[in-house]
Amino acid sequence: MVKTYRHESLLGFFKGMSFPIASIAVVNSVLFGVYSNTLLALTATSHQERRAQPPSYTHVFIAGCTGGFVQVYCLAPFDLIKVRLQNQTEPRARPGSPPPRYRGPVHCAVSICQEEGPRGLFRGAWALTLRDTPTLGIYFVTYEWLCHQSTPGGQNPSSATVLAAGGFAGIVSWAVATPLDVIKSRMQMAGLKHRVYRGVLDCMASSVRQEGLGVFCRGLTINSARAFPVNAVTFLSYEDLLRWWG
Ligand SMILES: CN(C)C(=N)NCCC[C@H](N)C(=O)O
Repeated sequence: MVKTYRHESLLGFFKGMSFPIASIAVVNSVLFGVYSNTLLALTATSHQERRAQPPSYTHVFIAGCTGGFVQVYCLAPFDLIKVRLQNQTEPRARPGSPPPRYRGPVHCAVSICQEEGPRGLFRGAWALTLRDTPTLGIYFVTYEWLCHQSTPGGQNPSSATVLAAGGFAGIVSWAVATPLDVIKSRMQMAGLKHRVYRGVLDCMASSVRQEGLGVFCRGLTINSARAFPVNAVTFLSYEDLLRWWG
């Protein structure tokens, strides 16, 4: 944090923020929409009926994995642009200094298409699929299990329970996701740095060879610290919106 602040000022912390904001609503509605509808297809119970007739954890896991798998294809281009912009660490342009490689998210998307072809926008999508498919199954199972443990049978969980269960589900899922998150980000940067990996396994092997097993924990603390508030609010919004409109 200190280095980022010294090198890039407060603005450095907001690098690559506009695209995630634009994409988060779409990505989350695809994720939660596919999850809910898959659960509806598997259990034939609506969201309202689910507290009285809770779905099995196997059904929750399958629905979560399906949501995770489908949302990857909305998330991949936005995530790639975010990673590329966040890794651009030149200080803000000063008069006379060379312009940064990417001038913003749109310029970044256009440059990737020109330099790497439209498929370049999906660089790292396979690693993202491996990261998100099982992880989102675990995410929803953790959330449902924690709500179930802290709520008397048949009742809706309180807002405090939803916030705590959502926050812990976020931490657990990011703890599971972080090793593949590291690999995914390296593969997304590969096109830029002309460092070519032959695939996910090659990227894993060469990262471990150069930096040891600790490489898989890079960013774990910051991912977990961020995960609690983000996912607490995400689940509270999901539950409340379905209660009002469902
Ligand atoms: C570990 N992963 C990938 C997840 N839990 N993903 C789902 C929630 C993502 C949420 N917007 C967040 O950024 O935490």
